[in-house]
Amino acid sequence: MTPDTPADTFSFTLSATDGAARTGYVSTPRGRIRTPAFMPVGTVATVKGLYFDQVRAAGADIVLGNTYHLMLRPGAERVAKLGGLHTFMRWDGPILTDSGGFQVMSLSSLRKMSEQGVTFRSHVDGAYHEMSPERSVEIQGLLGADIQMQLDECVRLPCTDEEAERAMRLSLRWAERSKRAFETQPKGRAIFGIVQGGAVPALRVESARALADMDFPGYSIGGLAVGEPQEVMLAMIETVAPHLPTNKPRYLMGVGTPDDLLESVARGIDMFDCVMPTRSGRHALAFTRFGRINLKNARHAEDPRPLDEESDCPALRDYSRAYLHHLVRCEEMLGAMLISWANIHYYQQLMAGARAAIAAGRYADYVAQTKEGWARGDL
Ligand SMILES: CNc1nc2c(CC[C@H]3O[C@H](OC)[C@H](OC)[C@@H](OC)[C@@H]3OC)c3nc(N)[nH]c(=O)c3cc2[nH]1
Repeated sequence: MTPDTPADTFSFTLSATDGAARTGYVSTPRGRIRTPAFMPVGTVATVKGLYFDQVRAAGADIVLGNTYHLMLRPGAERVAKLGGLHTFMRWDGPILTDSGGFQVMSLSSLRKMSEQGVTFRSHVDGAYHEMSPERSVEIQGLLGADIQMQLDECVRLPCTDEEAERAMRLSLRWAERSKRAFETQPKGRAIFGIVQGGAVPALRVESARALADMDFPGYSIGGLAVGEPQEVMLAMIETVAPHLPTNKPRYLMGVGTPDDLLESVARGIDMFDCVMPTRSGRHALAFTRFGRINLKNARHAEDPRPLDEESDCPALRDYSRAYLHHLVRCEEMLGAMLISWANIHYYQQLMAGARAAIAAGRYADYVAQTKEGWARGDL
């Protein structure tokens, strides 16, 4: 957490730019978020396998909570009765929540979409739920999220232009309703509009301009990292960014690999979230300065070296690859915990390096040097 002048409002400060890359910070009543920022995903009120003091020590200023999962279990009203998500999970920094629409479309069964919203059956207990823009904002408010998302419809790619247009226009109508419902929430919280439009440039531009006219405090780029190739994702960022206000944060949802992050920062993205670091940690895949290391591989069985002896993260610096390989082979939970910890730290360190490089006007060199390190590996 950076030294904070406690802000009672939400704001974004741009400190430096290098080409289209930007560095700065988002101010919230619960602290500052240094950008570019990677936001660890805390799906059901936990960053899987880590204590929150490890998340903080790794350099994370903000974590995510998941509206869909938490509304089903333990329930938004119950979390509110227990003091809200910050108290519940003992994280006193900013929290961002998604609106739940994406999860409904990807996790629940028997769902019906309409202008009003989406009704669906819980994947937990089969109970019926109604998710409207108003209910989504109410839930995020009950959780106490500092940064909230409009309810939107995210279409999978590839999709027809008609499908992309229909979902983009519905999302714009839901943006208006979400923003209006948000007005009753305490000062200092923010709601982001979400740019949709599939892989159709004209639809993307129309969505971005319409949301910019609604004057949101921040903007998410949605509808990406849904199966499209990286070049399509990057092309859509290049299409959208020039139509978003430069003095508001831009959040690319669900992204991504270390390479995705560096390339998206270069195109003007400020905030990211992805399950990759922790999900990969549970599958024995470590992200390091030397590229990806799969600890399942027998070549590590007698390797006494840690993942990265120069790191200041104990998970990267203090445990031999042989030990991590052993834990993975024995399916010991400490294996998943240590590799998840290492990955969360690596992602934070990658963004810290990006912030410093942008401030020094040498972001292109930073990207080239980082990629060389990945390619060189650690033979
Ligand atoms: C992976 N590619 C990916 N994820 C997209 C998420 C979900 C982000 C969500 O992705 C997980 O939920 C499933 C995370 O939980 C596991 C959530 O963190 C709590 C995270 O919430 C911000 C999108 N959310 C909305 N509302 N709209 C989108 O267009 C969108 C696009 C995404 N692409």
